[in-house]
Amino acid sequence: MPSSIEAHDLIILYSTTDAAQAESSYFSAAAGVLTVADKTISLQCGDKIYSLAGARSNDWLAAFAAFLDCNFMPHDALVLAHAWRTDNLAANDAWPVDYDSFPRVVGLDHLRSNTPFAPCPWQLGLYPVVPNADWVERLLDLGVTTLQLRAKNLEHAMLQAEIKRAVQAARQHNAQLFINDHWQLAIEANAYGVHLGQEDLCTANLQTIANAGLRLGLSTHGYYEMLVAYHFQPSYIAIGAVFPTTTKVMPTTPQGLSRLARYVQLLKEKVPLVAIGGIDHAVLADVLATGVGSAAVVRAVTEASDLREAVVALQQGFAPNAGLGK
Ligand SMILES: Cc1ncc(COP(=O)(O)OP(=O)(O)O)c(N)n1
Ligand SMILES: Cc1ncsc1CCOP(=O)(O)O
Ligand SMILES: [Mg+2]
Repeated sequence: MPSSIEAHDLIILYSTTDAAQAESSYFSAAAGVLTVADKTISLQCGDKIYSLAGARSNDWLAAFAAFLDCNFMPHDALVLAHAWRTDNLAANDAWPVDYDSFPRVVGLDHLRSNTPFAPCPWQLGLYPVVPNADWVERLLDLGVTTLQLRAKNLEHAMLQAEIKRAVQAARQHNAQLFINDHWQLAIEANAYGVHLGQEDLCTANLQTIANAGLRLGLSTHGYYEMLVAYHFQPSYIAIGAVFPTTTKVMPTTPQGLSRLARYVQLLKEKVPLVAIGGIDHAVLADVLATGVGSAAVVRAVTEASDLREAVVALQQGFAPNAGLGK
């Protein structure tokens, strides 16, 4: 054991006995503590614990160092290290993309719904995320068919009324409306679906959402969260922020197009994917070139100087993909 621990140190303990004997100061002073057992690896960073299980190659630790060096968050670097396979080295591209080589996140089973979530289309296309029912109606009139009501800071009665109105309008236009955060009100209004963040997974009742027949979209910000999200078999997985955004303070730095392309390689055949964060008409073609089936946008519509023009241009950006199947 080292005599002194610095904030940037990563401590590696090679058994649960080591972990039990480790001084508690290690866990608070170090950047991270890895506890390596036969079948599982746990990473503790502050008060967060990330536990992964599954086969790994002998050089997983070197791979972990390399992925940290590529600036992945420690828990994402650990996922990639776990998925690293030496037999890929002969191939042109050794980056882990085979879902079967990826680890399992430990400790999620009790939160999972036994009923599958209703499916949604593989290509959701243009997906505006807007703050109120007025915006929903405006976009429906312009022919938008997938959208989200993301109303923040409304008191209960107002929120309930906005959701009800937006759901009714979407139904009249035969459109797919997701409600952000407020899953009980979404069920009450019989919305098409709900969109939840990772932090909602511990508090929302996924079984109730699935039983009510609503679709579920989940946010992710990297590999670890993608494994968590996919475990719940949602109707789609959103990945962001792809580019910098001023709409919301993000928990991670922007993912960029290369990472987005890797995420798509991993999950494309498994679940519909939505890219979000800093997307506008100028970058839409590059985003779609990664193979993602949908782009969610906020400012590209809410701050457009000419809304109709902006929506038409964005819709046309999807046109080459129209009609593509899974
Ligand atoms: C399509 C889509 N992707 C991601 C988000 C972000 O959702 P969440 O993590 O729940 O954060 P808030 O939107 O609640 O701030 C989203 N809304 N839509
Ligand atoms: C809600 C949300 N979740 C991830 S990025 C984002 C905001 C996207 O907004 P914009 O399209 O204006 O960058
Ligand atoms: Mg949310």
